[in-house]
Parts: sequence; structure tokens; C-alpha cells
Amino acid sequence: MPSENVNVVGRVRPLTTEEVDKGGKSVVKATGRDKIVVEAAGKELSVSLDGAYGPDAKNTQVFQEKCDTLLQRALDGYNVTFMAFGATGSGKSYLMAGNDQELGIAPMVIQQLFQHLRQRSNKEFMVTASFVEILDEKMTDLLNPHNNPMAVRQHVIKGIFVDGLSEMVARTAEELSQLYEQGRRARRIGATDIKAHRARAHALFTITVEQKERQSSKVGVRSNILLAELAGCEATDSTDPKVLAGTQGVLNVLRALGDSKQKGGHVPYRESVVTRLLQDSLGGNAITLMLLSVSPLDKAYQTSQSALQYGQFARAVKNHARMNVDDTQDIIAELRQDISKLRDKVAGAPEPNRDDVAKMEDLVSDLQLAKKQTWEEKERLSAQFEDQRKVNLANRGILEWVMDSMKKGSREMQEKILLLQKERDQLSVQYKEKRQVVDELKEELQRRINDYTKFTESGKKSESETKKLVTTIHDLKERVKRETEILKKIKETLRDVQDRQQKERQNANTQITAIKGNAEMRQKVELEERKRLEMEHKLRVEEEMDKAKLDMENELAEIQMREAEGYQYSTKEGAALEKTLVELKVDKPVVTMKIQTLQQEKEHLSGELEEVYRMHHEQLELQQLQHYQTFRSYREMFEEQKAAIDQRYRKLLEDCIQDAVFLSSRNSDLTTENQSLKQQIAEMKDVVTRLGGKIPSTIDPSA
Ligand SMILES: Nc1ncnc2c1ncn2[C@@H]1O[C@H](COP(=O)(O)OP(=O)(O)OP(=O)(O)O)[C@@H](O)[C@H]1O
Repeated sequence: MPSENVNVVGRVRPLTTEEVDKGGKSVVKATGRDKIVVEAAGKELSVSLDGAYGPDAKNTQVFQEKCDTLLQRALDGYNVTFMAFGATGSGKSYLMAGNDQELGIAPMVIQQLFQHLRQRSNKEFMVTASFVEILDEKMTDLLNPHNNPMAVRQHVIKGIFVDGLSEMVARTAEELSQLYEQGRRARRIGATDIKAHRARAHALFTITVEQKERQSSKVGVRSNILLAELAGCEATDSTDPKVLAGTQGVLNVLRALGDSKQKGGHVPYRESVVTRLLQDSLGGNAITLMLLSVSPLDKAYQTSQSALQYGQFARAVKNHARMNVDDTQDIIAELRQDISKLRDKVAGAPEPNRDDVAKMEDLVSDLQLAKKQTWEEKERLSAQFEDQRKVNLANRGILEWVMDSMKKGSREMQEKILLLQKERDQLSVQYKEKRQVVDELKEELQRRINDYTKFTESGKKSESETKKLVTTIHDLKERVKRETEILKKIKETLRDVQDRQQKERQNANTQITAIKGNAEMRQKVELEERKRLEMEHKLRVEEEMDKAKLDMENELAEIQMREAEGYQYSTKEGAALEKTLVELKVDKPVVTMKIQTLQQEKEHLSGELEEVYRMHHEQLELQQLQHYQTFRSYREMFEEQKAAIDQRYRKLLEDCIQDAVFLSSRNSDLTTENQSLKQQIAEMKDVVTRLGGKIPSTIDPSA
């Protein structure tokens, strides 16, 4: 098998604004087409790679020049790895995942992959994806963050893989990029210590592409496209063996494979989870491109030099990629044969050999897994994961986002809601500011009214002073009125925005209902919606109270003013006011009662809902248990029947063999008998001939 070295492409990022602000200088540059030069501490280190890109290069250029051809090879059935490598903060995520400004290599691979597949119209294809994160030797299923055990295993068809990791089917580029984005999101949200995460976590997104020709018996091809974002390659001061294995594992493998001083020795793949999973990418069955990110910062020059050194080791690593033909059916047949041979051996032995039994168990589990490699089975499993994963992602607190991203076209709706929220926030700020202005004006008005009251009570009678005071109060009143009008308008617009937002939310909820698959999911969505509604109602009540207070304060100011101006209420007005007061006094406990009743009803309803959900949940669990038990008893029955049939078959076989043995010995007896009879007849014929053809009346038995 021809070997091919790992290709290494260097990418020097620009200094970030923060680095520039802190006085950081750039000491790394890309020169020519393939050189990276570090000039620091009075020395110059120049490293040749398979490509070099400076701060002005775009991700698209790296993709077009270095990645697209590899993608083509993946479509021919070769495993391909794109591996982002470099120190923490050197630009790995920017290059691999991209951001709002630039698409990364991974999204470009995803888009381009489907474009290439669509061009191969004579082929049928199946694309699946899995996403695993490894932090301090612990694996997390990013597409379906469950707590079930996972382990690295090797399989005849799948190669080295993670047993227990969800594999999701993606039919379009959009579906695949959604899986990638959701995984990245789960990664960020799942991180408890962001700093440790950035430095020590590896993320491996694997796209498996299987292709076969339409209506043809020709075997198909299969390839794994691995997009790996590795942990920072800088030295760690931790002494924890798990941290060390995770951060140093890849470096140790690179050194063992690429450092001329260590080459040919033991390669420590098994020392860490990530290196086991990268075994094909580094020195195995894959074509690998290392995307080496380098920070230009003067302070980081040593880390940059060290990263470049590992890049050099990587370039010396030899891989042996071969076309992966789909031989699943042959492998299944071989496995069946091996199992049957071993079964006979175990059954025939007086005492079962433990090694044989263990080997048989392994073969059986390999066979089971091999049988799961059909497209139908993959579709079935993926659909099964889909439900689990909604719940698992929801448990990670990213339900709304996942719901959003799962609904086609809902992004627009969410954007509308967000825009309305933005408008609402701005209006709230305006309202608060205006409210403050009105409050201040009112305080001022109050002060002026008090002054005026004092002035009139003092008995001084200066017309000009009175006029001045009254004019100021009048102007202030006008201003309060104007500002209050504006305040009211803002309030109305705010309410209008709230109503529009509410409508959009209801629309979005109708869509969500359509995809709320299972009971647990529905419960979660409903709980979130209930909480949101409660918050909204609370806000509305507060706003209403605020408004009532404002109106009341305005009325009070009016009354005070009239009072200061010496206004006298007529008896009729007084009586009307007293009447209103009595009515209000009666109304107040009624309203309070109503609110309390509503509150109680709400609590009751919410309790009922919880109860209904609990009951449903219990019923569901009970049903599941019953199904499980039925399934178990069927399985036991099946096993028993199978054992009985096996026994009968063996017995029959033994009987047949005994019969065969008996018949064959009987046959040889008869043959011997037959021969002796023939002999006797021949002898008798001789006697007859000797007697001249006459048969004597008696035959002497001794003749
Ligand atoms: N080519 C580029 N152009 C502009 N800014 C970049 C570029 N590459 C990286 N950056 C910026 O440099 C900073 C570090 O980049 P990034 O987060 O991608 O590094 P990283 O190696 O993935 O870091 P970590 O390991 O901490 O996740 C970010 O602010 C990023 O936006």
C-alpha cells in the first residue's frame, strides 16, 4: 500500500484588538507559499510546511487551495482528516468553525460535500454524523448528551470507533450543518470551566459517507471525514494523569511518529482516548491535513515555535490510506461462519474453553454491530436517537434554541421575535427616561404649588408675585401634560409591540407543537411557556399599577392645585365624590378577592397539570415496562424454543449418524454375504457343469 505523508498547512492569525491595545507586537509571518518565520529573542526560526497563510488570508482561500481536493478523495472512498492544531487562542476555532464574519473549514466541507454528492447523480448515498468531545479522558456525546457509558472499540467494518456514541443521519447540507452547530452549542453550554475547556478539550466531528451505484450490484465505497479541533498544544503544569494524557497524548504520538530521534519505536496510541480515536489519522488508514494555527503575538513566541516544531513532526508522519470498499455482507458471512465453527468446537468439547467462549461473545457482538451497518438500520437508529436527543439537549438548557433550529423556517420567526424584543427594550428605556422627567417635573410642580399655598396663606397680596407664581405653575402643568402625553404614547407603542410579540410567539408555539414528539418534551415546552406567561402577566400587572399610580398622581396634583387656588367643591360635587369613594371601597375587596381567586385557580390548574403529566408519565413507564416484560418473555420463549429445536436437531443428527453407521455396517455385511452367495452360486454352477448339466436329486453338501 503506498504511503502518503501528513500535510501541514500553517495559518498565522492577525493580532487581536485586545493584544494591540495592550501593546502586543507581531513576531510571526508567512513568507513565500510555504514558510512561517518567527523572529524573536534575537533569533529567527524559519519552518517549511506544505502551505503557509498570513493574517490577510481568508478561510475560503485555505479551503479552496488545500481542502477541496481532499474532499474529492473522500468521495472516492478514502478516509480524510482535517485536524485543527495549535496553542490555545491561536485561531483554531476561527479557522475550523468560523464565526459571523467568516465561514470556517467545517461548514465549507459540509456545504461542498453535498454539492459534490448531488453531482454524482448515478450514485445513492447515505451521510451520517457523530460528534464527541473528550475532556480529561471523559467522552461526551455532543449530538445527544446522555449519561450512558461509552468506550473506544475496534470493529471489522467501522474501524476504531466510540461504542455508545449516537450516529445521526443527515439528508441535506442544512441538516448536517445543524448537527454541527448544535454540537458546538452543546459544547459551549456544557462547559463548566470555560478556560479549562478551551485549553484541554478535543472535539471530533465525524461525517461518514457511504455510496453505491443506483440499480447496480457493484459494491459501494465508504469514507470517514473527520473534522478534529484539538486541545491547545502548549505545555501544561497539571500533574493529574488524566489531564496529562489528554493534553500530551497527541504530542507524544506526533513525537513517536515524526521525530527522527524517536522514530521506529513504540507509538503510544493507547495512552489516551483522543490518540486511540486519531490512530487512523496519524499513521493509519487516512489522508490527513493538519491546519496549524499560529499566534503572531511576541509574548507567545515560544509556544508558537513549539507548535511549529510539532507541525514538522506531523509532516514526517506516514499514512497508508486505502479505498474503503463496502464489504459488509462478506464480513457478515465470514463472522457467521466463524461463530458457527466456534460453536461446534465449544459444543463438542467435554468442557468449554473460556477463551473460546469469550472469543465467541466478541464475534457475536461484532456480528450484531455489523448487522446495524445497513442503511435501513442506520435510519431506524437515527430516528430513535432523535427523540432521546431532544430530551437530553433540553436537559442541558438549550431547549428553545434546539427547537428553533429543528424547525425549518422558524429562524425568521425567532428573528422577528428578537427584533420586537429589541424594540421593546428600547421603548422600555425611553419610557423609564420619560417617566423620570415627568416625576421630576411633578416634584417641581408640587414644590411650586406648596410655595403658592404658603404665599396665599401668608396673606401677602402682591399681584405681580401671584401672577408669576401662577404662570410658573401653569407652565409647569402644561409641560407635565405634554410629557405625560408623550409618556402615554410610548406606553401605547410598547403595548402594541408586546401584542405583536405575543402573536409571533403564539405562531412559533403552534409550530413547536407540531414537533413536540414525546410526553417529556411536551411537558418541558409547556412548563417553559407557562413560566414565560407568568412573567409576562406579572409585568403587565406591574405596568398597569404604574399607570394607575401615574393617573392618580396627576389627579392629586390637579386637586391640590385647585385647593391652593381656593376652589370650593359644591355640595353636589362633594356628594358625587363621596359616592365614588364608597363604590371604590366596595370595589377594592371585590377586585382583591377576584385576584386571589384567580391566583388559587392558577395554582390549582398548575397542580392538576403536574398531576396529569405525572400520571401520563407513570402510565408511559408502566407501558414501557409491560412492553419490556412482554418482550422479555417472548425472548425467553424464543430462547427456550431455540434450545429445544437445537436439542432435537442434535438428537436427530445423532440418530441419523447412528442410523448411517448402522446402515453402512449392515451394508458391508450384506455386501460380504452377497459375495459369499455369489461364490456359492458359481461353485454350484461348476458342479452342475461337471455333472454334465444334470442336477442330482441330492447334493452332497461336502462336494
Ligand atoms: N484569521 C483571523 N482573523 C481575525 N481574527 C482571528 C483570526 N483567527 C483568530 N482570530 C481571533 O483570535 C482570537 C483567538 O482565536 P480562536 O478563538 O479561534 O482561537 P483558538 O485557538 O480556537 O482558541 P481556543 O483554543 O481558546 O478555543 C479570537 O478572538 C478570534 O476571533
